[in-house]
Amino acid sequence: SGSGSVGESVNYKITGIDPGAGIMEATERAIEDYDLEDWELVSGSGAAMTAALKKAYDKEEPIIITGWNPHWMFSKYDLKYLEDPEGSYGGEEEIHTIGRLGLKEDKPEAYKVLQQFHWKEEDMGAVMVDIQEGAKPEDAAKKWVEENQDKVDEWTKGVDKVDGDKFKFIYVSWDSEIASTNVVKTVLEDLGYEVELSQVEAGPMYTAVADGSADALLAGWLPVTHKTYLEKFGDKLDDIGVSMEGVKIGLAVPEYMNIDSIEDLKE
Ligand SMILES: C[SH](C)CC(=O)O
Repeated sequence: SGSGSVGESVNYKITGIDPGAGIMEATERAIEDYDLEDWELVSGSGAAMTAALKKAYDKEEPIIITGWNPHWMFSKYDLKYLEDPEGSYGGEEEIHTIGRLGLKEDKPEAYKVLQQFHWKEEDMGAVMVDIQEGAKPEDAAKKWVEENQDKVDEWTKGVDKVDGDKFKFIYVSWDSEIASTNVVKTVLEDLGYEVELSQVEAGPMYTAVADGSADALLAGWLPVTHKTYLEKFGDKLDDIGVSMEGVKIGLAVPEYMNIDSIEDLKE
């Protein structure tokens, strides 16, 4: 590694998120695929990663993060994905809604909402930005639902109200899933459900839907990001449908860094 290399500038560290996240497995794969033997992937959390990003960005210091869209950081900071010629991060991903077996029979109204739940990056982005600017997740969700009743009506078309039936979502504190889970919670509450949110790590999230202790998760990043979880639990899960297309994961850096590809980390 040459003097003043990008590796030296970041102490050969990639700043990641929670260890169970699929993007972390993909980054370990990238470290292998690109022979980044000196490099270390630092795990933490989504919040810790964005705090480290702000600290570096405000001082125009180098930083390499595990990034994904939709995420508010791409509108707050001038970031770019590093090209991934080896395809360690896969290509275009979709976010799937995944329910426990039996959910369709037990809670048909909620199930139909989950089947019809579908929105775009800019919809989720609006909620994420409000939260990032200080709104409580449930308040940002309520505001979005009020301002987008036409979209919500698509999700609840043909769905009867219920009277206090319980529903349990389980999720990981990824900014994208904090947004989606609070929005659909609001919609189910407006239909009469009593909705509980349980925040856990990625492994326990899939385990809970597979063992039936949670009703659904809205965080199924596929086909690559959560491939391992679907291989492990697939036959115990009901893939209810896709809530968003055109999402992606990868390594991201501030525009002010003059590298363009993961291959440039080798220098
Ligand atoms: C929302 S993050 C890309 C999901 C993950 O990496 O498992």
